[in-house]
Amino acid sequence: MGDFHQNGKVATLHHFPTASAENMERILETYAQNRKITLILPSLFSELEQPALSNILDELSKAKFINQIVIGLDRANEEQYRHAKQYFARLPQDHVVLWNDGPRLKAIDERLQTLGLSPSEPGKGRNVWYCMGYVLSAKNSDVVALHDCDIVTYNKEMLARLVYPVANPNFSYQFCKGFYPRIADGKLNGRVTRLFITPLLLALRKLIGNNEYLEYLQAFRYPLAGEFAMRTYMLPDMRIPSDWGLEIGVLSEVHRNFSSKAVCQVEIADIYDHKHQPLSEEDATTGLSRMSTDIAKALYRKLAIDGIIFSSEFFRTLKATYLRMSLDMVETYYNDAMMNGLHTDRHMEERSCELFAANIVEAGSAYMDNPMEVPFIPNWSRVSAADYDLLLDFYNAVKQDNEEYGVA
Ligand SMILES: O=C(O)[C@H](O)COP(=O)(O)O
Repeated sequence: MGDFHQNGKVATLHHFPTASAENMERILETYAQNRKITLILPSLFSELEQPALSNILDELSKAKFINQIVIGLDRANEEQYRHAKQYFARLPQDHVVLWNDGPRLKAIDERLQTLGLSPSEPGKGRNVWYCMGYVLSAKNSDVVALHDCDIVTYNKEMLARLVYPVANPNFSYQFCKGFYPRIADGKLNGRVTRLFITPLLLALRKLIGNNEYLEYLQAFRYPLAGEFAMRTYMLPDMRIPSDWGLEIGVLSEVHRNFSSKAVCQVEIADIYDHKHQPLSEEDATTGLSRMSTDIAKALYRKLAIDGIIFSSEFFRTLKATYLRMSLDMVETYYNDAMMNGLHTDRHMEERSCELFAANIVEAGSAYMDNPMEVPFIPNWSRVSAADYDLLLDFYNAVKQDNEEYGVA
């Protein structure tokens, strides 16, 4: 909630206090009769034990504008899958739960491995990719939305605002990204967005100069938001990373395939909180440290496709430029927080910047050692070209799992 600023690159749809959630949901229900709306929920079994997901289901149960819900379940054994089927049974919408670790979907994955097309690494991107495949195989949706399962401040209005721009047949948007401030417990959160992505994009612009792709990424108020919606026909051409590069990967694919006129961002909440991961200074394979490296690699790969040539000198300069810019921002965020009765821990913020700066170089050398190692998954068009029956077999496997282990 705030200004009505536009950046001239990506249309920004704000949340003014005049908005009526009830009206919007009523209108959406009529749109959803012709443009069927599917929601994808990538979930870890452990999230079923948290109160956040329970509240999300309470809210979704009242969201009449959603036609179908596709839940991708990771890290669940048989007993846990059965439990998940019960857990999600209270959703009134048509829904399926993909048992990604079950024998049927593993067999599908092995078939993809034989073709050299399996998503290499486990992670959120892989889970989302399989859910996208299911949506394509089911052939019953026109709009697909996605959000995380750890949102503590969730309400159905967020989802309504996220899908509205692509569900409204009078709008020309094909893709919509959510934005909001991440604030909780008197603190500014969103550490990777504020302290890593924002200054990194500025530093890259400074070194590379005018670059249409970087300008596009900079236009997003929350480029790492896990909430986005798009027209379903876009899914077959999406080539996304299997790891934390997912959000940047999706924005990049949309940029490659569509005019920026088809893209918008929408303010979906006045406040947003979710599960926080540790910074993980000791272990680079997890937490925000891992997240920043995955994101940097995805960015480098996309810039290379855009014709940018990298060298170790480039990454060393980028590190220095980034560090200066991020430290300047630490102060700006502190001031912004203070004026709003909030707080930031300047010492921890500076330590985060130092860690992210080191990861910029780490990701750079990993990228140069093996540029093809960045885990982008082949798109579903390619899978269908390689194995025409796979999508249908995948669809049947999901259906069978849901029937066999479903609620009696
Ligand atoms: O959005 C982000 O920057 C990351 O997901 C980290 O978020 P957090 O600082 O709110 O945990």
